[in-house]
Amino acid sequence: MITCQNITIQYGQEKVVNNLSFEVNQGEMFGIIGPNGSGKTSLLKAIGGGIIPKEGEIMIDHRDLSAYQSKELARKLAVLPQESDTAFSYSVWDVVALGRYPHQKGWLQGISKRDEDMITQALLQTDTYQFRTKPLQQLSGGERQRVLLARALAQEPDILLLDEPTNHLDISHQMGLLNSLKQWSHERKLTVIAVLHDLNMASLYCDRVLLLNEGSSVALGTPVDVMEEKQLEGVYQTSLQRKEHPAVPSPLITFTPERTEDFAVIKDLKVERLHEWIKIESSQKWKTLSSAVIGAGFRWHHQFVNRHVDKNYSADNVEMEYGQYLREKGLDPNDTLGMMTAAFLEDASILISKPSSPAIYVMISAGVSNAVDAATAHQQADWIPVMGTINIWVFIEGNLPEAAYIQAVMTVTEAKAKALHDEHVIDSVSGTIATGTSTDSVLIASSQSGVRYPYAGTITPLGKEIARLVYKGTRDAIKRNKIRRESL
Ligand SMILES: Nc1ncnc2c1ncn2[C@@H]1O[C@H](COP(=O)(O)OP(=O)(O)OP(=O)(O)O)[C@@H](O)[C@H]1O
Repeated sequence: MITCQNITIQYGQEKVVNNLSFEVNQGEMFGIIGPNGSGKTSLLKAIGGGIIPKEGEIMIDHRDLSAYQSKELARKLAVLPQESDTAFSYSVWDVVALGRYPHQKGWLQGISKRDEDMITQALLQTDTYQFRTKPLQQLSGGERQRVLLARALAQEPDILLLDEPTNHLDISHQMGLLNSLKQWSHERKLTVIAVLHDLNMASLYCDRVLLLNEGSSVALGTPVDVMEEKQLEGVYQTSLQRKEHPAVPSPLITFTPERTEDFAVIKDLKVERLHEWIKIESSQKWKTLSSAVIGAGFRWHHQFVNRHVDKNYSADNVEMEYGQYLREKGLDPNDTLGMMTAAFLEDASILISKPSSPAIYVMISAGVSNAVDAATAHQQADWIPVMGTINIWVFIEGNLPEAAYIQAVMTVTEAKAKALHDEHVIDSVSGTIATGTSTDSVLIASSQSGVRYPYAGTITPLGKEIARLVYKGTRDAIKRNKIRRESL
């Protein structure tokens, strides 16, 4: 365990670390983050015994750092500094062998079998074994960084101090290094203290992080607690957003560049309405949330396709087939949002909001042959996908937080269910009024500019207009669909 108590570090008269106290537990992965010049390296050097604090105490396993002999300290603790003197022309093997010095009784003794094994293991763990006969000078910056890490590992320390260890490393070696450190901290109880500039790497890999600013502690805790949006903005003096990582429960920090391009606007939407598709194109991208076949989830898009397919359409891999279709039409599937329906697109509704309301553009296609009542659906047999779909697209000129997107989806769903109720659309299995169809899809698209709409529930200005348009548009599309079906 490492204990830092009331540490103050000074260069001449300048205090660069001010009265810091914290503990790092055995087997912990501990990150030090903060802007340039905030004292991270100075603190790490002090923990490694490289500089002596002006005030305070640093203890390793309850023993004052100054009480350790240098060789004894080197068996306990290894350091990977920010920049190393790599001018010497030793081979990679010899550089890593230097890490065994603290374990040797004297220079004359030479290296033992165990030393050799540890050197080989360290080279393999850092993916540098293939360079072992090369002079260090002939390696790239990232390769050299990995060799110096191998040297630190060959020391077999209990504590590893790393100053920006991912500097110079490509993304695969960054992940490889941090995955290994995490594994060693779990399995071998290796204690890792790392200065990290990449907030997302710190968030993903550190058990706890210390946020420094001008030599003082701003926050200390788990990444979830420390990576608070306003706190980071205050310390780093930059605009950022905190999101959640899609696969693991860690915060993800994103930065927004100043925009130089224009924002999307409704009057710029170009609509092509054919039997085969309704295609909407915009010169600028919209931020979308959808359940589309192509481009689902939160994305950005400027091409939107609602494709008509035969009611007996089937494909082994619908996404692949749809992607192929788009490519044949000259559209890039990575850049296009694609839905499909068996409904006749000639019957679709396209509506625009009133001038005094929030600016909204709506497209609705409605086929109801596969109508389902959500309240009685549990009585039905397993789902057999049939193309009788209601697809609803809502474009909004405005700036919406994610919560408002979800409220917009709720408002759309409620307005659609009410439209089906008022059109007496029946679930053919239960004989009750349907609330939707089994393959309905929705798109909410926002320009993310102009008026901010924090909410889109049914009683907000935005929600009221979405609900009015979706209710009317769904009823009109169902009516036209009904007339067509009766005439067939
Ligand atoms: N040897 C030194 N002599 C005098 N001042 C120093 C010395 N080393 C660092 N400093 C000063 O101490 C302050 C803290 O430096 P330190 O390197 O600890 O910051 P850091 O947070 O690691 O910065 P960076 O993110 O830029 O690496 C800075 O203002 C720096 O100029």
